[in-house]
Amino acid sequence: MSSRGVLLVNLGSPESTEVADVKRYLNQFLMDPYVIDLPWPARRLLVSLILWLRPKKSAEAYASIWWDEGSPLIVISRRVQQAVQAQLDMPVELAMRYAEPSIERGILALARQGVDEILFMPQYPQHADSTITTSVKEAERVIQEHRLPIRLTVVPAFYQREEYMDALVASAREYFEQPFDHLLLSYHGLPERHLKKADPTGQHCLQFPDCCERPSPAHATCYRAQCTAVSKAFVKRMGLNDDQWSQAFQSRLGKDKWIEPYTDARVDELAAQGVKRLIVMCPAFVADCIETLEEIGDQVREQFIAAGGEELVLVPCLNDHPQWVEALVQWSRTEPEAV
Ligand SMILES: C=CC1=C(C)c2cc3[nH]c(cc4nc(cc5[nH]c(cc1n2)c(C)c5CCC(=O)O)C(CCC(=O)O)=C4C)c(C)c3C=C
Ligand SMILES: [Fe+2]
Ligand SMILES: [Fe+2]
Repeated sequence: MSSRGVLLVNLGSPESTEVADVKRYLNQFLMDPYVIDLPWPARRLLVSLILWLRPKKSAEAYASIWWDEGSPLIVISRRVQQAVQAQLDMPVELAMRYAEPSIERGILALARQGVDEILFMPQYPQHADSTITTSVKEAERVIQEHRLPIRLTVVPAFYQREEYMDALVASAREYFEQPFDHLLLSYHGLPERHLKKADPTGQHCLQFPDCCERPSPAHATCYRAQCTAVSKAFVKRMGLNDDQWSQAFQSRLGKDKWIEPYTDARVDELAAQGVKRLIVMCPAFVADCIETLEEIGDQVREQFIAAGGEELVLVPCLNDHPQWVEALVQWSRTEPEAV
């Protein structure tokens, strides 16, 4: 009988909030050709420029949200791993694409426990080459390099799965019990170029203003279409009308055009329209991290209040909500599909 192990995979955080650690982490992250998709010399030049300008500011941002136990993203992911492990009689490990615990460490730990199949679960509801593809490629590299007799079964982006949406609705419901003016679903952004590159048809993504509304095989790998699908499924489940919510994209880097609308611009518009009590959710992330806690919880909140808003309610990510843990347990037991 085959023996399965589970690897939960997320993005990663610096080791500490020291500028040198943040710099090392950003270097590994941004030199990944799936993240900054330029030829090596141009990538090296651009990343060196970013590393000259950004680490001090990033380190301060990390310091403002860091917990006694470490990076929120890592601490929460570890709690989820332990909660899933407690309900399964197969080994469950945690890995990060950048920094530690690495994918290599996670795979070798499972190999030592004698598994011959790894259920590889990237913790991303929506597909992006800069998150899922790069993690899978790294896992394949490790298995090949160590000549491990291990089969990789990849759980694809789970944006359409009932168990995910059930958990999202259950975790968010209490935040909708008070009156509010608007819900903003703010997703991590992506350069437009990445969206076009991931389109296997070569003629759908960003070719029409409403491309994400028109059914297409391209949506199997279209980050924006998958974000839109999550937004629509969520607001339907919550019974919201179309004028009660909108979707936007945060966290731009560099001068390229990223997918729109941008969260900061949308927040100003909403405040100008008289929105006083704004709920913000970030469904591209399953665990709270610098992007939710600092960018939305601090920067965007400050911006909204300065623009005339009164209260920004940030809904926590799924984190270790029991229904989310239950979804991961169920997929670990039943997931049949190899990708
Ligand atoms: C949720 C999916 C994510 C996508 C898609 C994504 C693409 C992407 N990100 C950058 C640049 C940065 N992202 C940073 C942090 C960060 N990004 C994600 C997730 C996605 N990124 C997470 C979960 C985090 C948080 C990590 C943590 O430690 O909490 C950062 C670092 C933050 C900072 O320095 O301010 C950068 C930089 C690019 C360029 C990109 C696609 C091309
Ligand atoms: Fe990112
Ligand atoms: Fe699209």
